[in-house]
Amino acid sequence: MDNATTHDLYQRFQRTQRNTENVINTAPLGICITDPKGHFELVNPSYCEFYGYREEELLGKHFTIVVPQAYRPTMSDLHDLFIEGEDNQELRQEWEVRCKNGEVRTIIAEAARIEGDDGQPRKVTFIVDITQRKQLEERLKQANERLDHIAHHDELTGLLNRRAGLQCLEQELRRSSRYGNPLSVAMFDLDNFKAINDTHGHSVGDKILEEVTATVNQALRETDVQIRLGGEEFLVVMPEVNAEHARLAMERIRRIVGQTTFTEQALTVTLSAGVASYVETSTTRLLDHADKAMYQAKQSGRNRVVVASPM
Ligand SMILES: Nc1nc2c(ncn2[C@@H]2O[C@H](COP(=O)(O)OP(=O)(O)OP(=O)(O)O)[C@@H](O)[C@H]2O)c(=O)[nH]1
Repeated sequence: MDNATTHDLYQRFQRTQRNTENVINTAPLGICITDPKGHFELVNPSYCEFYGYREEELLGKHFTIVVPQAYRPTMSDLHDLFIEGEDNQELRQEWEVRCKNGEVRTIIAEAARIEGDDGQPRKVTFIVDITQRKQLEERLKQANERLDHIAHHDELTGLLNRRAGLQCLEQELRRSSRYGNPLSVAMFDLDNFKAINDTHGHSVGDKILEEVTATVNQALRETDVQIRLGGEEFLVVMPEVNAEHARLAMERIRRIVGQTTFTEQALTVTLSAGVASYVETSTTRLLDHADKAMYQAKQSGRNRVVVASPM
């Protein structure tokens, strides 16, 4: 090879090397190369900027400097496995990382194994910051959960609303019918509630509804579900409970509510309830029976529990 050709080749090699360096230095994604032991051999400006370190603060350091403490042993093991493994590509994955200022951010990382000029493997990792996207996703998830909650719950009492409550009852009915288990419902309504509103105002009425339902919830079993059917009318679904036990439960609740004082004015309130137990898989019929029994409770003087006659 004459001198001119060698010079030409050398220039071409230098140009290629400059191009490669330029690409790495201007890449909008973070790039790092780690040696077989996990020490940084190269970090590009995007990588340094993202983590808030200067290049010289990273070179030679173990890569776990940017990994939250809790994940360091795992990440270190994964690095070793990749270096020693067969696969040349590491799957794209999401990770939490730690910047110099302690901020934890989320990245997507993808890696490849390359051979260094000493013949030893190296890991080259490409990272993209997805912190903002993650935060947006989290906010969207929370907003959806809030919307979902609003759609299924009554705002004042926090109980299941009519639609969600009846869906729940239907499910429980199907379960009872499949396994042949008993199921009871109790419909209850506060007595002379209009008078409370008229005397003390609607907002005191609201407060009573809130406090009464909280009292009822406390007195119920964990498996029972209290539903606001509308206004001052409520339903309690009692899975696996027969009519007699439902009556006893409702009697207990009626007594507790009657003996409790509500709001700052220490007001008292009573309730009338109708209990019905499941015989066939029709929510409408079950509710109809509970409603009739509740009406009887009102008719026979209020502040009492009436069990519907068997369907
Ligand atoms: N404060 C308040 N009042 C409500 C709410 N929903 C319904 N009400 C009131 O509850 C009262 C129900 O009145 P009525 O249906 O006449 O029944 P009642 O006065 O409780 O009489 P009985 O049920 O026959 O014992 C009405 O005054 C409604 O305005 C609510 O969300 N907040």
